[in-house]
Amino acid sequence: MIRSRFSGTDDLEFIPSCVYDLIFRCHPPPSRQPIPSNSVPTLAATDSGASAKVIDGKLVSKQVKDEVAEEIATMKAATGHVPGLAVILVGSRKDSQTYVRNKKKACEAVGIKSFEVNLPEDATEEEVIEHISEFNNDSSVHGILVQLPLPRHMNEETILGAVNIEKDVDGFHPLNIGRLAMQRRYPLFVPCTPKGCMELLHRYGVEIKGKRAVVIGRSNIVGMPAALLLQKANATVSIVHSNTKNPEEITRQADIVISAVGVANLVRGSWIKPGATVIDVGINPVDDAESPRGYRLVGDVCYEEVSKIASAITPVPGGVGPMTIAMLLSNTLESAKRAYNFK
Ligand SMILES: Nc1nc(=O)c2c([nH]1)NC[C@@H]1CN(c3ccc(C(=O)N[C@@H](CCC(=O)O)C(=O)O)cc3)C=[N+]21
Repeated sequence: MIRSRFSGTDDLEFIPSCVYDLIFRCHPPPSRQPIPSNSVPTLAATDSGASAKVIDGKLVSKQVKDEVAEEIATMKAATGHVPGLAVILVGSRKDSQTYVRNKKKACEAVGIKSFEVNLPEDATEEEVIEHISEFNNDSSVHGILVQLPLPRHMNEETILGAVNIEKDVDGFHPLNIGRLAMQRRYPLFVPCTPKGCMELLHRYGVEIKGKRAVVIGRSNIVGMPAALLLQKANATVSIVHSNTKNPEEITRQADIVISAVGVANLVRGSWIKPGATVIDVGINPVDDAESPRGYRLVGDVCYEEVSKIASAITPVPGGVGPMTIAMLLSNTLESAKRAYNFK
């Protein structure tokens, strides 16, 4: 049933995605099939007394990647084309290089052709935009990703705004972000990390409609779009940020918490309502002499405490991180499907 456009509610679930596509040329809402229960591992109580179910991003990302690979094979057989993703990296940050390498590997694994441009730290904005324009005009490229953060001397908005919105698989173009914020509209692409969070909630059958959600952090790439997506899915959403007076008290009211601030162990057990679902986007390196890299990654959430109180929680690593890459592949496939009019 299609709701009246004047009903005042914005319930994407009531509008079939194909109808949305027709009316708004938009990306369909994330798939909603729950994970078959036999493939969702439940965490047995451990010595530490943990009781929350682990939301396994690695497992779900593998499922998404398998689905993407299968669709790409079908598309290739039918059209002779495969999706292409171009990544532009400026500078030589170690973490950025690792992310870009991982994206390339993930592309290869599912059958996406990858293109890569590496520019020196002192490259100019014009040079970056020149490469973007080339990819904008290249019909074998369906997605363009400019790795963030950019060097300080560059204007992020100018550069992200140069990407053709039809190839904006990161969902960072101001027009895509604007559409995300509008009632009864949907962007061409939803940013990968918040989309990955929603996909985890959907596939684990976490009810969102009518629930209270708190997003910790208000960045353009995670916090803000995550809050908009939760609101679109009919949650009542609060955003907690660095100027919030009583973050703990507000967060404790939430049925769903998404934390994306980049502060290790910020969210303590006392912040969480018993039974809440907790999605931890933080990826914070902490020194660890015993780890081969000299550091290990921890989230924003104090896992040891919160896993005793929440009903479900994402681990770090192995939670949202792998989902970000899976959603990038999925967005790139969607873009190629649109380009070749392949349903
Ligand atoms: N234009 C742009 N788009 C992005 O999507 C983008 C970006 N810039 N800049 C940096 C952030 C960060 N990001 C991650 C992707 C995967 C993992 C990931 O797979 N993490 C693994 C761990 C990886 C490890 O062990 O080092 C995990 O959490 O299990 C993490 C972080 C994408 N980002």
